Amino acid sequence: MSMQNLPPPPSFEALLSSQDIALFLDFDGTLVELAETPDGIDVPQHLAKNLHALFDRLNGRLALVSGRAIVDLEQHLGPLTIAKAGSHGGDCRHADGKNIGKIPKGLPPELLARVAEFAERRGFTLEDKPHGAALHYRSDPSLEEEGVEFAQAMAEEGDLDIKRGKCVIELVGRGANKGSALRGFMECAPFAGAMPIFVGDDITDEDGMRAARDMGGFGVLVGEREPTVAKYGLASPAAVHHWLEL
Ligand SMILES: O=P(O)(O)OC[C@H]1O[C@H](O[C@H]2O[C@H](CO)[C@@H](O)[C@H](O)[C@H]2O)[C@H](O)[C@@H](O)[C@@H]1O
Repeated sequence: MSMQNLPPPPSFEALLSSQDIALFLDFDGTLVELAETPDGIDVPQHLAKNLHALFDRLNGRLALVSGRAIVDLEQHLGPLTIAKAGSHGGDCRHADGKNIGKIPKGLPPELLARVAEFAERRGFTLEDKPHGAALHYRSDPSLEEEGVEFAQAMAEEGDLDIKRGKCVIELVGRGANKGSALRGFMECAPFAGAMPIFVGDDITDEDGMRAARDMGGFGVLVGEREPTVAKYGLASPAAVHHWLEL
């Protein structure tokens, strides 16, 4: 179903007054507009302050769930005293910083060196992440096919997962996704018992939206993509900000 067919979510005020809500928010493409490069994003000045205010409004039932590493999120937002999952759900932390589950390892150095050599030789931009590596091709979308082929070979050899996103192919440790992150938080206070809502724009967010739906809540798709399991749609990060009064 395309975004045009998805109705907007009920007003946030109405949702809050009807039941306890647990809110899971993606970052790139959901809270901030996409940019040419990972560090080129324009983070609204009051976003961090407003997210912490939303955290208070939700009695702590707010988590950021991003493909970025937590250290990267904090470089853009400052210290985060809200719950957060980085590295596509591989690194989940409560608001006080305590980890849920194991902290994932990075890629083996020799494999990372081969990914870096491939990126340099073929014209990808390498993002060397604490728990993986991303091959960006926004500057040349024709690179997609050979990037996927290379990543598949590396994933097989290194027993890794591939995460796809907008103009990016990532290699990460096996097992985690945004759905497992949501489920992990929902087992713990203060999230347990609330209705989960996952808001995101990209293919990796579908795991989070599916988990929210399967636990009695729903997903909100930002922008357009299909297929989607989202129940509602919002046109852009600006519309997300408006909906959440950020
Ligand atoms: O799960 P998210 O919070 O949406 O993070 C997904 C990836 O976001 C970043 O890449 C994307 O955004 C960049 C900045 O707008 C853009 O240049 C790139 O093309 C997008 O793929 C980030 O760099 C990745 O590490 C995240 O996994």
